[in-house]
Amino acid sequence: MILFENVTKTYPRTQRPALDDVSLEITRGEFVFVVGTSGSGKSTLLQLVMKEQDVTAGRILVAGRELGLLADRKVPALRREIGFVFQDFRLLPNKTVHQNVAYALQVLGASRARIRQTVPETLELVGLGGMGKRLPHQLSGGEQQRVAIARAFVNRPPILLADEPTGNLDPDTSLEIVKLLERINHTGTTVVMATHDTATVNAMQKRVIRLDRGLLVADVETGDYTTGSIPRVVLEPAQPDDLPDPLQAEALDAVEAYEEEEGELPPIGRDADAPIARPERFPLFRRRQPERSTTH
Ligand SMILES: Nc1ncnc2c1ncn2[C@@H]1O[C@H](COP(=O)(O)OP(=O)(O)OP(=O)(O)O)[C@@H](O)[C@H]1O
Repeated sequence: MILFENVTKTYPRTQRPALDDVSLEITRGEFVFVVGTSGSGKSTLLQLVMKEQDVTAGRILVAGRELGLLADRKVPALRREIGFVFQDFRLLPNKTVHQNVAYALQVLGASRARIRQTVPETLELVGLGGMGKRLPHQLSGGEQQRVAIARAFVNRPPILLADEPTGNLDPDTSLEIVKLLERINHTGTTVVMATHDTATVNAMQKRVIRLDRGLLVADVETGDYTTGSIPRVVLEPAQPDDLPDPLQAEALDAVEAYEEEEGELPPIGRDADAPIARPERFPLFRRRQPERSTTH
């Protein structure tokens, strides 16, 4: 669902990369914490998935699209597959809860009937049933974040990214919000949450990817914030027969996207001596099963 291959991101006029040779794979339906101190590269990682930033080196696949080959006009379609939740909620202050959530569907051209049905259902799901008429300032911080999550999830995106969604909330409310993200994850949506909220991460015992000054320093299947002695995710070439179905679908989508941009892939064997137009695109890589880590 999300694949980073040796991704480096260096912002203009900076010395050190914000992300440094990061490789990782997040498969469909996973719930993943991305942790690390301030400035470790968490937001950069999420922004790259949204294609709000472009890589300096390496490549990224998201929902079958290779982002480096994605034309600008296709970026909105990518973003429709991704819900995003921010630390500071970013609700429209003079719109009701219902209107804030409905807006996300209106911009996608949803019918009024669909909006009338889906918005209350989603508000119910996030625990705000009956609060549709309130304005954001009439809600607590936790409730406002629930509205933001409803807005991000109302069109049922396959991926939900959350950047420090509990950063403005007290510990109990934070846990409730993460439990809500877990509930959304159980509907099949892949959830990636960047945070430095140690207590919440420890309480959930999910997969934890830890960044330190742009380097991926740990990736554990279930663990605490500080768990992990695994130095770096290692990607190894996947055999075609070995690929799970979603990855095969991603590979096919990637070929389709490539062909739309660049024209048909040359048949095997033809122009064997010609320069390869698209080196290193295949094979796809997959995450090697990490060894169990030790807790320190
Ligand atoms: N637009 C930008 N231009 C230049 N440097 C940037 C930009 N955005 C981030 N950086 C730098 O990249 C590094 C990683 O920043 P990033 O925001 O990804 O970290 P973070 O882990 O999300 O931090 P925080 O928890 O404080 O949000 C930092 O050194 C930061 O100063």
